[in-house]
Amino acid sequence: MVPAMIASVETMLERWRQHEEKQIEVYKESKLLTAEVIFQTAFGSSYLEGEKIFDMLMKMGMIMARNRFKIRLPGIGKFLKSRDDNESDKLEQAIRESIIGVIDKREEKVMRGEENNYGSDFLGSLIKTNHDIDEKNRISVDNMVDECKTFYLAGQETTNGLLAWRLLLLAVHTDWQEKARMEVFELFGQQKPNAEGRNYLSWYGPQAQLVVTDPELIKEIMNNKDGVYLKGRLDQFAKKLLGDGIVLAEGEKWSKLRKIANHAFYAESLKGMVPAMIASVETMLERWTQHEEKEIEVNKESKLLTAEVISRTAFGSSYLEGEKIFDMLMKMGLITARNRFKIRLPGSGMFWKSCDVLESDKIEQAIRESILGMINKREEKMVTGEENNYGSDFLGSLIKANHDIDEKNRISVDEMVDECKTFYFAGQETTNGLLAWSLFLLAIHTDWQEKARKEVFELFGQQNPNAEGIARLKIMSMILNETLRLYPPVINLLRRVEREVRLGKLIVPANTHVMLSILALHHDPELWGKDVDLFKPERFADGVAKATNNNIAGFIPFGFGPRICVGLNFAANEAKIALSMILQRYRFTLSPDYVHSPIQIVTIRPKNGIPIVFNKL
Ligand code: HEM
Repeated sequence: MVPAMIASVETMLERWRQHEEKQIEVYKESKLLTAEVIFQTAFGSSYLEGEKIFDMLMKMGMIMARNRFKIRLPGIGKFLKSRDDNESDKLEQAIRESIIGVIDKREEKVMRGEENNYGSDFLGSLIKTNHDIDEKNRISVDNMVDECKTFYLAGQETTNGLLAWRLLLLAVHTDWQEKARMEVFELFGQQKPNAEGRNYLSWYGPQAQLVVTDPELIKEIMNNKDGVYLKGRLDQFAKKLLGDGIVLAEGEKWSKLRKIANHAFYAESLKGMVPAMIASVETMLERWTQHEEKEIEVNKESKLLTAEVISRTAFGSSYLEGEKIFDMLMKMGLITARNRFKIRLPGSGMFWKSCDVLESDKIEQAIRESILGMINKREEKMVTGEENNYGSDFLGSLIKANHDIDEKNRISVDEMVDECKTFYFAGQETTNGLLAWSLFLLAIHTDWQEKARKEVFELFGQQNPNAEGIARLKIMSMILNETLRLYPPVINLLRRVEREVRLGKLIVPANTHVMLSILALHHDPELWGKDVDLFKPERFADGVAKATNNNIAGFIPFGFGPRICVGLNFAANEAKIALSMILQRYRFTLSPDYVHSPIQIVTIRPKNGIPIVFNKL
């Protein structure tokens, strides 16, 4: 749509040339421009063609406004119609006829063979849906007319206000006018703007968001040397999911929590977790023996496995014990995902709570109670003398820190609960994605499956994997990296700019949100080459630096800099152990029933699951 928008602005600026050095009434101009833009982009027509519809909609808007505060007796409309009622009936009919005229014109072009489809704009999509053979998707002519009316009006009236008031404010605040001009010249020079650059401004509801996909800038943001880039604020649902723990914390609180997490997941601790990981994979493979030569839905299996592994290794319990917490966290994840793009009026939560808000409040409370129950159980074992310490796993470290005599290191009960939530969720959801997508890719690319199997047999034979061998799985590492490149479980990272900062050529104002798009970065042909969308683990044969042409921030599935993922090696070990043990037993291919549809519900998941057929070696 950018070229059509530019062309409309050019028409307006052409008009302005005759009024240079004189006054221009910008509200009127902005009205014309926004009308032209919506006509061109959504309806493939010009303002002049749509002018009649637009004028009638304006008149209807005026009638609506002047009748807003008039109270009518219920039912009176049946006996008495005001002048405005009569006029609006007539207008409604005339608008309907005009819109149907626009639709007919488009349809006729296809009937006469002038065009071979209804067009890819909004009007074209409506007509296509009106002709849909599936009744469930089809919309009626009335629906089409209503949608056209809505988009004619909503697409113009609102943007008109935004543009006109912005011009007013910039005309008053000439210092900001200068800053904005500087930015525009830096980005585009005398060229026209484009929305396809590596870094661009977008809107997340009313919040300005700078999207960054340039690896150099990403490095600068993630290294955060001046402490300007803080973690983005989560919405109320995501906050209930992850709490106010390590993922969001800053400063001393973050250092304290990070130290505990680092200690629980550092290399030596990970070695000690290998037997628990193997035992969990064995439980899964035992289940699979009843489905050999048949399909297995590996995303579901991977979910169970990763839940079992994090329960055993970090919380010293089994999946069944933690199942309730997982289920509740999953529900909260779903609520978070479906509310992501809902905009709320500030303060409205004080007067009215949606069903999702009420449900998430209840879930949050129930998760808290379950986690406290688990903590109490561990503490009781110490009190009754059954154990002589709180344990060396993550939960044990948290309880120890809660009892620390040094106030600086001590964490509160709320902090313990938030950390448990975070690690239950982050430790499972993400690794689930990595394992499921890597099985999917190996089921398609059986040549790489064979290479990986050969490596596994060379290192472990028929034995279970061991820590030394896991570190030497080179082919497997290449495959996992390529999986994380194509299907990064976390697709973007958010930061908030605390104070005005220069980022490359840009001056970013305070409070701007910055979104680092991992997905865009990992699919950038300039970084990865023309074959960017192909599964080619050989890219990583000589390490990440070589694969990214020395743009090390070009591959960041686990983040970058001081806030890099704590569970990086844990996740890699778990995936390597699971894949090795599967490869030792089965050859596998993708089921013909598989339907490709990755969706984002917090992480990237296969909407329809991943059915794979496993044949015993
Ligand atoms: C394939 C698996 C995983 C992926 C792709 C992944 C991805 C990420 C990413 C991209 C970040 C950076 C977030 C940011 O900078 O805003 C992150 C941070 C984090 N991850 Fe992971 N993660 C994975 C597994 C895990 C596991 C297994 C755990 C826990 C055992 C974990 C715990 C965390 C924590 C606590 C943070 C926050 C670190 C901090 O802010 O200091 N992750 N992860």
